[in-house]
Formats: sequence, C-alpha cells, structure tokens
Amino acid sequence: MLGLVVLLGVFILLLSFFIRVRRPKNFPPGPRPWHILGNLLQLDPVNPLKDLERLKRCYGNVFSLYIGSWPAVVMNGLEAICEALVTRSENYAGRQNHNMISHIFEGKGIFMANYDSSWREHRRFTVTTLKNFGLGKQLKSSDGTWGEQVFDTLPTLQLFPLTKHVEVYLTCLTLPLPFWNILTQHKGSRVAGEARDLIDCYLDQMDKAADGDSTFNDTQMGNLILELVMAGTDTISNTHRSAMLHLMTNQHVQDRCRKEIEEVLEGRTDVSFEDRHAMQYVQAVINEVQRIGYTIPLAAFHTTCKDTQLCGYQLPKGTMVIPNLSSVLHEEGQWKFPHEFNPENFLNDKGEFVKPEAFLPFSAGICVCLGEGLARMELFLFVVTLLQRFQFVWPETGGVPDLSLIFGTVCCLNPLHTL
Ligand code: HEM
Repeated sequence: MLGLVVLLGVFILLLSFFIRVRRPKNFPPGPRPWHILGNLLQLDPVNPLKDLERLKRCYGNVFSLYIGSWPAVVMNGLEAICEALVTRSENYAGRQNHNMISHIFEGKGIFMANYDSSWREHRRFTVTTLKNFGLGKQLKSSDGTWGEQVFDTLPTLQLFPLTKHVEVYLTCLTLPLPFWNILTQHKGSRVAGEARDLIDCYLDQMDKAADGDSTFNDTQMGNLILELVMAGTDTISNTHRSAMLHLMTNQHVQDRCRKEIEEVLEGRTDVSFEDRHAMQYVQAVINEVQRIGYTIPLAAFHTTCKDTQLCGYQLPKGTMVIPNLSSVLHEEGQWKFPHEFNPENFLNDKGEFVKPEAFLPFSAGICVCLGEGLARMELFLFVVTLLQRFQFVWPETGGVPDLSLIFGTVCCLNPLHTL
C-alpha cells in the first residue's frame, strides 16, 4: 500500500515537470515555472536580490515569476516602477491577500488592506494625525520593540512549513495583546476632544462617525497601531545603524558633517528639523545612507486592482507585483556613483543638496510610505544630535568592517557593539 502511494507521488511529481504552466496572454516573460513550486527553487531564499538581477539581465526590466502557483511580476528600474506606481497608481494599489500576515491582519489597517474606502479613510486619518503629533516637534525615544523581526522573511515562503514562519505567526498573534490593555486605559482616562495621542484621536474619530457606516472600530485601530510600530521600528533603527557604520568608515565625511553642524548651530545644543535647510551636506549623507542600504528593497508587494498594462505587457487583475526598489537606488545612468557610498550622489556642482528622481527608498505613488516625513525627521535629528556630541571611530581591534547587508523585508547590517 505504502509503495503504491510513493509511486503515485513520484508519478504526480514527474507529471508536474512536463505539464507547462501557461502564462496569461502578453504577460511579461520569465523563467519556466514548475507546478506547485513555481520558480521558488530558482530564488535564493537567503537573498534573492542577486537572482532578480540575473533574471533582469536575461528578460529585461519587467519579468514574471511564479511564487508557488501565484504569478508575480517583478518591476526594475525607475521607468517601469514609475509607470506602475505613479502613472497608473490606482491600478496597482491592491495588496496580496493570500499570505500569512494578511490572514492574521484580515485585510484591516493600512499596510495589508486593499485599496478601498477603509484604506483611504485610515490612511488620511493617520497622515493627518502623524503630522499633528510628530512633524516639527522634538521626538521622544521609544521603548517599543514588539515589531522587531516580524517582517524579516519573505511572506511568500510560507509555502514551506518552516520553524521561522511558525515563530512569526505566533509572534503576530500575540502582538496585539499589550495593545488591548493600552486601549482600555485610554478609554478610561480620555477626555473627548482633547486628544493626547493617536489612540485618543482615533477614539474621537469613532465618536464622530458612530452614527454612519464607519470603518473606524477597535479591530482596525489595533491593526493600525501594530502596523505603525512594525513599519516604524526596524526601518529607522537599521538606517541609524547603517549611518553609524558609514560615518565610522568614512571619517572625512563625518568630519565634514560635524563642521557643517557646528557652523549652522553656532553653539546651540538643540537642533530642530528646520535646520536641515542649512545643512545641505548632512542631508546628502543621510540620503546616501538610505540609498546604499535600500532598507526595504522590494517595497511591500502590490496587486493589480484591474486588468492593466506595464511597458507594453498585459497584467490581469489580481497579479502580484513586486517593485524592486533596490534596482532603482543603484540604477546605472541615474546616479553619479551607483555602486559606492558617496554623498556626491546628492550634491550638485555648487555643493547644494539635490534629490534625484530615482531616490525611492519610500516607494512612490498613492501607497508611498506614510511615515516618510516622520522617518526623515527622526533620521535628521538623531544623526545631528549624535554627531554634535560624539566622534564615532571604528576600533583598530575591530577587524574589517562588515558592510554586507542581511536581506529581509527590512534589510540590515550586522549588529554593532560599542567598545
Ligand atoms: C527609513 C525609514 C522607512 C522606510 C525606508 C520606509 C519604506 C517604506 C516602503 C518602501 C513602503 C512600501 C510602499 C509601497 O507599498 O509601495 C512603506 C510603507 C509604509 N510605511 Fe514606511 N518606511 C520607513 C519608515 C516608516 C515609519 C517611521 C512609519 C510609521 C510611523 C512607516 C509606516 C508605513 C506604513 C503605514 C506603510 C503602508 C502604506 C500603505 O500601504 O498605504 N514607515 N514604507
């Protein structure tokens, strides 16, 4: 009996090699997929970026892959990414709803939500509230670390019963628990109309919309807060780590930053975000850190909301789309020094700060990172404040600094230890 089952299994496997998976008509080209596994075995799960680069050289800036049985289109380079995310942004604003994280989040919140009225209302609410509470003010340090490591793996690899995924799944399930306590405390102590933070603002919004068909409710709020914590934790801390390492390994850059900071602040100890306008070189350095380190190399996967086009190809509704942001951040022809750390990438002939069109670490279009303003402010205030007070030096006993990036949804460098 067992022999028969094994034989049947081998037969099905062999059959799957010979039955061709048909791509939709005028779909972008790509390597031949296998049944069930698609092209997964052709991608290095530890770091697929090199494989994507190889496939780009073979098939061009727009090619397709099968992630398991789901077709996905990978977009590379400024032109293709802007055509999809900016010119046809509404067609590409969907999110995939067949991965583990989206099942846990049930499509609520922003990050994992589809492009509908709930997404629009929550996005508008969050952008406005972050502006009111964050931008233009000094930041307090945060002690929240729940979001760490949650997104450090490709969601699509959930096809395999990996321990890592069980771990991520369990972490995601337990993540909301502290939130419910915080929410109960807020409900007990808040004064309507006198919001202290984003949760109070959300509760005010729930009161306002209580009579109508509101999309604002406790579960949506829980997901929204978790998303903000997760999206705003690793991204920022990894960029800071990267900034420190590049400043340590480029002392002349660090010295020039410090000189500019001293000239602009003229003895002032407190720096404000407004000071960035006078610190053109510091801005160039921070942007260059983000460019070379491409924090979120593959953005968040999008899905087409309707049948649409891309660079002459046809993409049916529901196609998974992967914007390869790292390809734009290192694209030849867009940067003076695409493959090396060099703040000159952001300076014009007069030494003034300029932001090239290809600087897309926060992605582009209607789903562009909504924490971009907050992230910029945090990075600027943090880097300037540290450089005002400390000199960062790579220790002689530290060996050769390791600048290689560890791939993940959020990329990072190896941890640094202070001596
Ligand atoms: C260096 C820091 C950061 C980088 C590089 C970054 C980058 C990104 C990228 C590439 C996306 C995907 C956009 C797309 O789908 O095309 C994204 C989305 C998002 N980010 Fe950020 N982010 C950063 C910091 C933050 C912070 C501080 C917050 C919040 C406080 C935040 C909140 C979000 C949210 C909510 C989304 C989902 C937007 C949507 O789907 O509409 N991010 N971010």
